[in-house]
Amino acid sequence: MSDALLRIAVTGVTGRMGKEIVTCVVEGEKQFSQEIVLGAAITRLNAKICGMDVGVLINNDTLGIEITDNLESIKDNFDVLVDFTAPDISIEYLKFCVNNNKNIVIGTTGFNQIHKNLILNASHKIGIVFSSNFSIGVALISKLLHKITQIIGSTSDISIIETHHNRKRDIPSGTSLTMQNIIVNALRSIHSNKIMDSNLDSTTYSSASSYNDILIHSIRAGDVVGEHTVLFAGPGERLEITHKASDRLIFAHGALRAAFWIGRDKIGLFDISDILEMDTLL
Ligand SMILES: NC(=O)c1ccc[n+]([C@@H]2O[C@H](COP(=O)([O-])OP(=O)(O)OC[C@H]3O[C@@H](n4cnc5c(N)ncnc54)[C@H](O)[C@@H]3O)[C@@H](O)[C@H]2O)c1
Ligand SMILES: O=C(O)C1=N[C@H](C(=O)O)CCC1
Repeated sequence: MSDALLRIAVTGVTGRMGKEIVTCVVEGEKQFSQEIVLGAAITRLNAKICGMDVGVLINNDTLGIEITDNLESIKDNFDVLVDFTAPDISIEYLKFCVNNNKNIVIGTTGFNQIHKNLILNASHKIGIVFSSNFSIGVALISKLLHKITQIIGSTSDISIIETHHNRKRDIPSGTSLTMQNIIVNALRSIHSNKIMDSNLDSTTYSSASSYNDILIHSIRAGDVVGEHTVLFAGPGERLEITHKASDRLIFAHGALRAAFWIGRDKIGLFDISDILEMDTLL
């Protein structure tokens, strides 16, 4: 990658995460100000805020970057797009990045399988870091979850409890769905030939290892940034693994690390654990 600073475009700049990411870049978090610069600030179509200097939006000095709803007008101003918005518009941003050969960091959650297939297909042409949770703590728990499930999963009742602020649109959280997927896949790796499945006849079964058996319980309350607990309740003891986020800055840091890691040139589909190179550590 050339030595030039990596220029990022941030979508959803009026949103909780969009503002957090812009602030993190602009207010010179030391670990980024030497590597990343804000190239563009994007908002929804026809928003009244279009034309405002993004510095004003975050109560900072003017930056000479006007908030826009027109990606075509700023496509030469950025290298990587960082998107925390909503599923349908994220897919539109993804299509723009494919058509203009731009890499993208996707933090949006609430995607359906069609969306996820579009993301996978796009990753054959551009670089995508797609993660339901950009915190280091959840990335670490996710790595441990697979191993813990392989060891005690088949003798435990497993539940996931997720708590978020009362403004969150999607339920359950993307993080909890990712955790559920890890657990089911780990259980299936244990009982690979004997998976309980409603489509199979009643003679083929073993320890439950279908999505129906890993319950997700969701709480929406107050201004909780994001909390996840995975409960393994076994005979005589239980394991509770919890992550509590108290500042959206952790997600912004993870997303910016991802933007710098994917850079201008990588192609493929990656998640936060690839950025943190956790496989080499665990
Ligand atoms: N991966 C992570 O680490 C992580 C962390 C926090 C939030 N999230 C996810 O990021 C997303 C945003 O979260 P938030 O709290 O910032 O939400 P928010 O509602 O505060 O912000 C959403 C932003 O998207 C914009 N938007 C929505 N619909 C749009 C459309 N049709 N066209 C253009 N812009 C549109 C809104 O204007 C707003 O700026 C959610 O899916 C959330 O689950 C992920
Ligand atoms: O605030 C949110 O919305 C969050 N959503 C992510 C999810 O859906 O898993 C996690 C971080 C906070």
